Amino acid sequence: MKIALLGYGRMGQEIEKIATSRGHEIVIRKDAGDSIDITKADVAIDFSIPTSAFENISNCIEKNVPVISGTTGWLEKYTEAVNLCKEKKGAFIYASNFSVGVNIFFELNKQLAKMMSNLKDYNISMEEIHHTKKLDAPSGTAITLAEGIIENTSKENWKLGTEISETNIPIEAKRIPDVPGTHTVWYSSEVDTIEIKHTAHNRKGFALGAVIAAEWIIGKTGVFTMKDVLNIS
Ligand SMILES: NC(=O)C1=CN([C@@H]2O[C@H](COP(=O)(O)OP(=O)(O)OC[C@H]3O[C@@H](n4cnc5c(N)ncnc54)[C@H](OP(=O)(O)O)[C@@H]3O)[C@@H](O)[C@H]2O)C=CC1
Ligand SMILES: O=C(O)C1=N[C@H](C(=O)O)C[C@H](O)C1
Repeated sequence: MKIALLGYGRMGQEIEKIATSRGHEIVIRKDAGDSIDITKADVAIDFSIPTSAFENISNCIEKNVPVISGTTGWLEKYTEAVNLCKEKKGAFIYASNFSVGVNIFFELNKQLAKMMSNLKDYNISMEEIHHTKKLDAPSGTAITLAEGIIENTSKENWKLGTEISETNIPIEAKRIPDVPGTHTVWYSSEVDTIEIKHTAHNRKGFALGAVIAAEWIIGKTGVFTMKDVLNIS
């Protein structure tokens, strides 16, 4: 399949390696300011920057090119993208994290939250660690984890920082050179702590998941998630 890479930075380049090893062709590599003809591609994969993701995604939808987006930090416009996709009968997947491991971790996180929901002696807190070049905080993955907890407990929101509160889940965002992405959720009481943690060792898992999603979406119409792609129940 012919792939457009919208964003040819760390992730775009990692995706190119995996896509070509699976027999695909990269026909567009777009960075800031490049003008492109998206209709040359069978599918587009957007790993760009928070301020450009929505424009990239809507251009694909308008031109009827299925689009996969992993860019984080633009979600205030997610509903607009979903509505446009429905109106134009396009095909679109956003995931805060495309790795199989993190998608399993998302489900584990929801199950644990359900089990902990009535145990009021435990305080919930989270941490995400990423490389120093990351533009957004907290990470998209941390936000998805927090949403999974909010769905299954009495917590109402998340908040950047470390302050424990009745309603908010505190998320501490740390920036350390070269860290691909580490996410931890803690439930702590006076007597013990339960910890679940996912550590990415490199970017290969994110890139492979995005290519698998691109292969999967060809010929489909609608708005999907990685849960649909991976058939996780
Ligand atoms: N969902 C997931 O699984 C994952 C998501 N991410 C997310 O993906 C995004 C990219 O990460 P990463 O590759 O590390 O970041 P990089 O900064 O390495 O790459 C971003 C690229 O986007 C380019 N860019 C800027 N403006 C545009 C535009 N208008 N259209 C297309 N490209 C543009 C930049 O080009 P230039 O240098 O010219 O400005 C740069 O090459 C981030 O939001 C990150 O959080 C990262 C890993 C996994
Ligand atoms: O910017 C990154 O690098 C990553 N961003 C995603 C996020 O914000 O969750 C996914 C992964 O953790 C790497």
